[in-house]
Amino acid sequence: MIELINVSKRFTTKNKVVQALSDVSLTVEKGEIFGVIGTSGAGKSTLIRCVNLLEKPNEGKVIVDNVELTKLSEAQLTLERRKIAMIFQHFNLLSSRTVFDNVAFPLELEGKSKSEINEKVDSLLELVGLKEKAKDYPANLSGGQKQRVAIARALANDPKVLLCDEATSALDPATTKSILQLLKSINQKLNLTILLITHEMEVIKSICDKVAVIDNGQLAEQGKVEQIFIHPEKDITKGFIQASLNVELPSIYQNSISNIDSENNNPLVKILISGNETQSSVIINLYEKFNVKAKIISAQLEYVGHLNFGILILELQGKNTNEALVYLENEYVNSEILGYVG
Ligand SMILES: Nc1ncnc2c1ncn2[C@@H]1O[C@H](COP(=O)(O)OP(=O)(O)OP(=O)(O)O)[C@@H](O)[C@H]1O
Repeated sequence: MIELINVSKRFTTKNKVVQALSDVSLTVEKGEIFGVIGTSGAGKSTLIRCVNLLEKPNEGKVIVDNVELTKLSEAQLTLERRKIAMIFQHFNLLSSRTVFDNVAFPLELEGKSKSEINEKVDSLLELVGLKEKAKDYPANLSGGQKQRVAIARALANDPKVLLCDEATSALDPATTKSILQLLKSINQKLNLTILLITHEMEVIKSICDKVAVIDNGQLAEQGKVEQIFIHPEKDITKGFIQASLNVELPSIYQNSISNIDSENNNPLVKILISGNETQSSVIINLYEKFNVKAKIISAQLEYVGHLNFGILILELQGKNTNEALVYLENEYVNSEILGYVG
């Protein structure tokens, strides 16, 4: 449904040239939710704006619904853009219009009749759960309600593709969850293809089928969400996964931890485990292979599909802890010695 082929984009300002995207290629299949994750300045906004040619790539092709947008005239592009809706972090509603009139706006531009508009807006407000707010103005809505209006408005012209530009970044966690659920249900009900950008792995984990990690204008890795969570290859991806797991050292350990590696001290090790039987059985493995007892100090395990991944902080006890640490280093996605406790 969406294809970016070798897309590059440079911005030239007075005193420098910024390479915002370098040779980016990705394919989003029909009906898929595809997330692009990256840190600030990585090129996410530029990438999503290249899909509807709000930014024109310097090189490469952009194809949406089998039409090569990068070849079209402005007039042809205006027509094709109707298939591509977009929602934004700050909602971009028209403050002087009611909720109903905001959603009606794109239909008015299309010259639809009053009765068609009424029917369509009613059904869209029903879909996003805001029927009772039809006559309210944006200023009187919560952030989550504003985003629901923006979603209803985006769907007014029955787009094939919905682009979400950090759509939940201005929302609190509970509201984020409800908006993500709404996007997922719209994706399923309407078979709508969604491309979203985010800086939060939580967003990717909760609704995306596929993910691409963007770093410094280049795609570092991409694939199915389970595959990337279970076998992250690049450090930047591992960092995003770790950041989505909140495992802290309990305060009693924070007070007693040191960097003194002596016979009487036990290492505290933090490991990122991912989805296979052997890794989940880490405690048995350490005992059977090295006669090392692993005490769980803190842990968080989560599921992506039917696979689990997570972080464990373990205190290793026994004579062969050094061998056990080498084993963890070699066998696990990421392992880190936090320090030693007596
Ligand atoms: N119009 C512009 N003119 C010049 N440089 C730009 C322009 N737009 C973006 N850039 C630069 O391109 C790079 C990528 O920016 P982009 O906004 O795509 O990143 P981002 O990942 O969306 O960041 P953020 O999460 O902070 O919004 C940055 O270095 C940015 O400063």
